[in-house]
Amino acid sequence: MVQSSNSTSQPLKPRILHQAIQDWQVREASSRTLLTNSPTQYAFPSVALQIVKTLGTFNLSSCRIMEGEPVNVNEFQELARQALPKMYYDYYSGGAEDQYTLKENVEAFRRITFRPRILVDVSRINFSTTVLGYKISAPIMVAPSAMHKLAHPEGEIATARAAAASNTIMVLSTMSSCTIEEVASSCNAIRFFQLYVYKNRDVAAQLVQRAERNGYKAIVLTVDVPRLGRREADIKNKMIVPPVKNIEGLVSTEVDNDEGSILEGFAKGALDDSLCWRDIGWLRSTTNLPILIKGVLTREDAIKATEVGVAGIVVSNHGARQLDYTPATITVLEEVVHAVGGKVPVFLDGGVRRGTDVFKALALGAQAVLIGRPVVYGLAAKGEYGVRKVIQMLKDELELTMALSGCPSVKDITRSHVVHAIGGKVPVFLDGGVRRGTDVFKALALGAQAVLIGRPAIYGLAAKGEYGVRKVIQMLKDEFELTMALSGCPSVKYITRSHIDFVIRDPSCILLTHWIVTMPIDSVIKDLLRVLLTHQIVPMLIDSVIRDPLRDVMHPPNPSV
Ligand SMILES: Cc1cc2nc3c(=O)[nH]c(=O)nc-3n(C[C@H](O)[C@H](O)[C@H](O)COP(=O)(O)O)c2cc1C
Ligand SMILES: CCCCCCC(=O)C(=O)O
Repeated sequence: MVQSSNSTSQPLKPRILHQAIQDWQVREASSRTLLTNSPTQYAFPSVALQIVKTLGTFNLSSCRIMEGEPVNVNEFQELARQALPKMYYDYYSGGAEDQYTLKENVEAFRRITFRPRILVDVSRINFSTTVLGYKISAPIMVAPSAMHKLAHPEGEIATARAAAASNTIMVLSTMSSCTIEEVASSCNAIRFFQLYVYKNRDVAAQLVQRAERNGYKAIVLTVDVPRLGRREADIKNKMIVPPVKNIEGLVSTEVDNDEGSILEGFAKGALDDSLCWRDIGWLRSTTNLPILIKGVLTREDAIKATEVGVAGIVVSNHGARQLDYTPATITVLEEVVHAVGGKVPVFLDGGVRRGTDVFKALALGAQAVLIGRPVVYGLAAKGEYGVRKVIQMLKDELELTMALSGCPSVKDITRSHVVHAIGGKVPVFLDGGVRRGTDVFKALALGAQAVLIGRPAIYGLAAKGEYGVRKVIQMLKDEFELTMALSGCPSVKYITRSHIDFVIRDPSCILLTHWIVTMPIDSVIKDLLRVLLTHQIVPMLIDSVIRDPLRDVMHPPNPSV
């Protein structure tokens, strides 16, 4: 209840204020969709202002309320939460299982820092770019997301209009609450169509042909949903399947089982979980449109994708809604970019919430990014205007980031503008068996920050004193430099896991390690085995310390070379 009658002589306690403001928020939220999309819609009402003034010292940051307009994309999430029924908000915001990846998608961006350049003329910033030959105002596109009418009565039409006004590309979901045709005729946005392949393959073919007929410019095949991920909020809420007009009459949305997430039940019954690489050929036979593949996270799949002739790759973990504990997309972008080797453009989505994030993705090799949840939150909070605002905020932040980094155009953004702390939060070092510059390179590629040299330093010292040690270090440095040059890595930051191919030839050596340490065998054989094992096990060990899975299984052999 808003206690507007309180006077300055009787200040409200912060808790009561909080409640008062929340009550106001609830009332505001319930009437919001009836309001026009006016930018002033969130003006603080006088009664609430009066209360705030009454308690001048009260720290407003502890309230989940925005005074006036949101100032960044993240603030739209809270507005969406206020605007939406819990079931829908949970559906939009949630991730799979422990939501580890959900958090990581955002957090991983924070582990990337900048190496800005100074004294560059940044009086004119141009962040326009092209995607499949289509010019867009900024490398920021609208990701496909389902059922926009749950967020706003105008649904995808409002989103498409915002994309058109922002001069960018919208990817329309198969699970759209407006039809392909309705969206096409609503505005002149450049549209791609995202495809889910249903068990009845004819449906996919029909959808693709409808998209082609209606001027969509590409098909984005989503490949990470053979089944729906386990989204526990949806299970608790028994998330429904609302009318999905785009597939009306094509796929039944009736689900027998009303246990858990109904949406999950629908996906299980409807989606074709036998879809595989050879089906790309079939899909190509249904359309002349270029096909992009969305949901790639490894270089292996990136290579396959280029082999089957896709026109582009979207590095995506589906906004962390599918397989939990997949890596944050930004952490695997470079791996994919290297694997693709410039044959097709690589895009990224997942956790992009700032213009700085867009810049980081471009620096790591993405041609553009796609935005998922922020668009839906903008739509829920303020309809078409909200989506436009979200895109504009990201553009403004990107422009500022480019200016402050000394990059007047997207082409100026390079790998050397960012520092990417690959892997863990603490540095990992390696020693044991490092005898060549190539070994140093391999250790760094597997995640070590640096290596330590033992015996070679002693031998150098024994042979030639200080000069000998200096020589040993210099030799390793020279070899390391040559390795970097021959591997295309001008600085250590360029050295990635994808620069080496690491094959464990004989898995039995894992057992042998234990065996050597524990069995009383002839020391000559023992030493011989150690030499062999040092070269196979040590690199594997460092990989495992960083990635963890084998840490307790293996004991490092005591290198005796
Ligand atoms: C509510 C919601 C619905 C989604 N629906 C689809 C969809 O229909 N098709 C699809 O390929 N991806 C879908 N996605 C995944 C997005 O395209 C995108 O990969 C993801 O949202 C990007 O992460 P972000 O939300 O952190 O920006 C959906 C994501 C959300 C949040
Ligand atoms: C066709 C199965 C339902 C998909 C729901 C949309 C989606 O991708 C999501 O992440 O949610």
